[in-house]
Amino acid sequence: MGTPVNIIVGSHVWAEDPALTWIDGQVTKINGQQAEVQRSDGKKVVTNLSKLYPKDMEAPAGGVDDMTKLSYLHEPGVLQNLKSRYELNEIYTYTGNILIAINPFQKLPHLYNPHMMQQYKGAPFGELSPHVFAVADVAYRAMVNERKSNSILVSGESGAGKTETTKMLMQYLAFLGGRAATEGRTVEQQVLESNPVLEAFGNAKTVRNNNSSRFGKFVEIQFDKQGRISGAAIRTYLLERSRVCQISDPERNYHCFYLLCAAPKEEIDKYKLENPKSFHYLNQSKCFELVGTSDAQEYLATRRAMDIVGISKTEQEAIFRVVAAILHLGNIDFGKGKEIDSSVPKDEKAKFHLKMAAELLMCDPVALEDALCKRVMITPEEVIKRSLDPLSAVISRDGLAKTIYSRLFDWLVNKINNSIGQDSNSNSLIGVLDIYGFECFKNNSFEQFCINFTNEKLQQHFNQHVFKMEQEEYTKEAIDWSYIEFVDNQDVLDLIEKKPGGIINLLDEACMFPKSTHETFSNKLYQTFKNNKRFVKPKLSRTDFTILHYAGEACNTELSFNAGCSLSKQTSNLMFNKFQVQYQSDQFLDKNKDYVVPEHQDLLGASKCSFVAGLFPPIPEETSKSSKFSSIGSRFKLQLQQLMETLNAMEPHYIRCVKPNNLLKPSVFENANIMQQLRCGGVLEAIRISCAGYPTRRPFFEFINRFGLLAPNVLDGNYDEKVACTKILEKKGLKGFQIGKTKVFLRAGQMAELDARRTEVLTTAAKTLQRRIRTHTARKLFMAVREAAINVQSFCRSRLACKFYETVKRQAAALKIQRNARRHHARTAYSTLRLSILVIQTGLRNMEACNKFRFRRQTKAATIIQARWRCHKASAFYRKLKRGTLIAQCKWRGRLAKRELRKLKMVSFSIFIDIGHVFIVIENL
Ligand SMILES: Nc1ncnc2c1ncn2[C@@H]1O[C@H](COP(=O)(O)OP(=O)(O)OP(=O)(O)O)[C@@H](O)[C@H]1O
Repeated sequence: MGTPVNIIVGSHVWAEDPALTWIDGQVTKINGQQAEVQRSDGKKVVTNLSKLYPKDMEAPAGGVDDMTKLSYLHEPGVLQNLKSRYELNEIYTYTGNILIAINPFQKLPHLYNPHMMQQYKGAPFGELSPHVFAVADVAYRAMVNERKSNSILVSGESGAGKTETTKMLMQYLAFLGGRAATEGRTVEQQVLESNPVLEAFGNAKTVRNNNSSRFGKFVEIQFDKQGRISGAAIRTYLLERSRVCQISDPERNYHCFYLLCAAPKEEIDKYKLENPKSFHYLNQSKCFELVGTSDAQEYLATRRAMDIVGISKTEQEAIFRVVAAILHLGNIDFGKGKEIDSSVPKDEKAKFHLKMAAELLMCDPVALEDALCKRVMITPEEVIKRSLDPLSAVISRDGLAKTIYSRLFDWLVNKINNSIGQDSNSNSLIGVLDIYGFECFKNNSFEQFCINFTNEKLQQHFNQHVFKMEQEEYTKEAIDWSYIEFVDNQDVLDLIEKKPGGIINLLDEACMFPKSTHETFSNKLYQTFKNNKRFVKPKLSRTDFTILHYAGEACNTELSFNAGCSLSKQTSNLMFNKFQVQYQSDQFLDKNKDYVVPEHQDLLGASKCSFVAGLFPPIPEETSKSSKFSSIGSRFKLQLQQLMETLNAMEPHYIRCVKPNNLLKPSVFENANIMQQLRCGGVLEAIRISCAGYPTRRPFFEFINRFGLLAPNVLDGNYDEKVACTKILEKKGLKGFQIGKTKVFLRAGQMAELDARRTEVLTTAAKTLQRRIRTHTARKLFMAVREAAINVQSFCRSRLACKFYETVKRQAAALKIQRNARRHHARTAYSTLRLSILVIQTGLRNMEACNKFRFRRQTKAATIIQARWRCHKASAFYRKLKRGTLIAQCKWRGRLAKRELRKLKMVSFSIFIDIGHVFIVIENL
């Protein structure tokens, strides 16, 4: 938290660098107050210790989403954090309740799709990544829950992304508070579609932004009791009138001129238009087209948006007719007339454009020429017509063009407001302010003066909210708190707007004096403010003046807070750089005069076109007669006062848009440029205050109402509210809070902690309730279902029993039938079988008997045969035996004989053997 830290040899530090603003390095040597630092780019530098800042080596690589979480809260830490996040396309970062939005200069559709909107809807602030939707959601919830109007103030320099951010805010609010479409278009649709219409007529390409809003805008969205959008009002501030007639290269005039020149052919023919290059109001710059945008398509889109916001076709036709007339008006050149110091349209071309302008404005061309080239002077004696020289005629022509355009723009705003409609019953509003940031160019005129005045006002509002209100509140509540010194810009505001004696007042006085010139006005300023610390007369100029705007002086006091946070003098010094703007006063008087030349008023008031005549309504008698001088400056001052009153009655939320580079390119992070924007936007100071103070406070009653449920027993006793609050906080173990006279003051994060616990208790209670109710309902349902089930079951069972009985009865009957049938069948079969068996038996027995009979006969025959055979065999055997015996006897006798014979030689023996053989053969036979 920016506490003075001992830097020793080896410490990692941030050192100043002219190009990079800050560069990291390591201390290598310390000699008294001088430290030698080895920078990360390889260079070695010697610097004063007081110019070094400690580097948090443990900081997350991707940065932290809330700067108040940084361990070391100082410029380089903040810058590094933003840079690390930007490199990861994390363009949003919180600093307490303030949202810093760095322009990505590239489309990041994933950040804004409907899914994202759904995620942020109702999500507690800080739970999700920082986002513009989160801020809108907080504002919306606060409005719905507390019935208090809220405002979202979007600021930043030109091109920082204010308008885009505002559009996202409006889209998200339309998402939250949208209603079903009736009659074709809804209020939120009309609110959203008012943007392209206003952008076409109020935006232009400048060197700093291709789509720069040249007016301030405060959109007040009204909600009904249900939180639905019920109406809206758009207030615009200070349209840059001079752009209509004067542009510098490479800027463009208002988009609508180029859109009309790219319209379909029939319209171009109708309005006798040509290429933008042929119109004086457009060709002062060589830039006619916007890269990546088609004017023809934009023209059609604008016409569509006009339809949606409720501008009729006839009105649209009249609007573009007037735009075309302005272009023709710009081409009327003047030459010298016949009389001295008189002027006439220079040539045929000029006459053609004069005729066209008159035709389109539906007025008399001669009257138009007169209104441009002559002035009527009313003297007590007579009415004199004075001619204007060519130069004055050109000024008159440009004056007319500017007046017509600014009236047209005011008409559009009014029309949109009327068409969207106002909800007079609505007490809940969300205001979104998109207004130009501080401007400082090479040449700064009345417009820059007014713009910077607005920013001073807004800065004061911011200061009041963040600083003054803190202190006042702490004092009022007798909180133990040391005073913070902060840069109050009341002195700059006094210099500009104080009455009498402020610059605006002196300018009005100068405008009222016919003989005043910018020199006399400047001299008056020098005299009046010679001792003013905020006013400087530049040495080399006799008419310029310089104002030291907010952040022009450093806060030189040691700042310390009892809440445990202290800032060193060096830190606070660094927070405020000089922001001085040198103004050229030469056109201040002309630009401040809020008056329409009567000739112009009469001419266009008498137009045959009701639309044009409506832009120039007759001036009420009293006003024209009254000598009360009206100036742009005072009117703007009044408008700002009203805006501040509105804002003061609302709960503010801040979005600081930052432009990362002047090249309008993605991924380029210019350190010095960004640091300057953070300083001027008071972001660093707000971080300091937010961390040090008590960002959350609640009246006792409200606190008890909200958190009483965290300690219900505390409320049972007879404590007064203050004691009850203390007891609740002590019971929850919170430290560092303070109890004021009527309010509880909580440190950053404590409210979230209490809310988390409250949510816990409520969730538990809700769960118990839900459980009980669910049990009761479920039981009731169960009983009913059970009874019904029993009834159904008994019915079913009786039906089943009946059916079963029926079946059983049928089965029994079937069985009986089957039995009888089977018996019958069996009986019949048995009888048949028995009969058959008897037959078969009889047959068989018969057969057997027959067989037996036959067998006996066969046996007898066989016996006879056998007997005969055996007789035969025995007789054969007997015969054989008898013969064998005879043979054996013969053989024996032969052998004997043989032996006898052998002795008688061999012949008789062989005869004997042969005889034996013959016997054997015979025997075998
Ligand atoms: N969130 C974003 N996402 C993508 N592009 C963006 C975003 N914000 C801004 N831009 C780009 O930056 C350009 C300038 O933004 P924008 O017109 O909102 O700036 P501004 O602060 O309103 O400027 P001025 O004060 O001049 O009107 C836009 O045209 C768009 O291209």
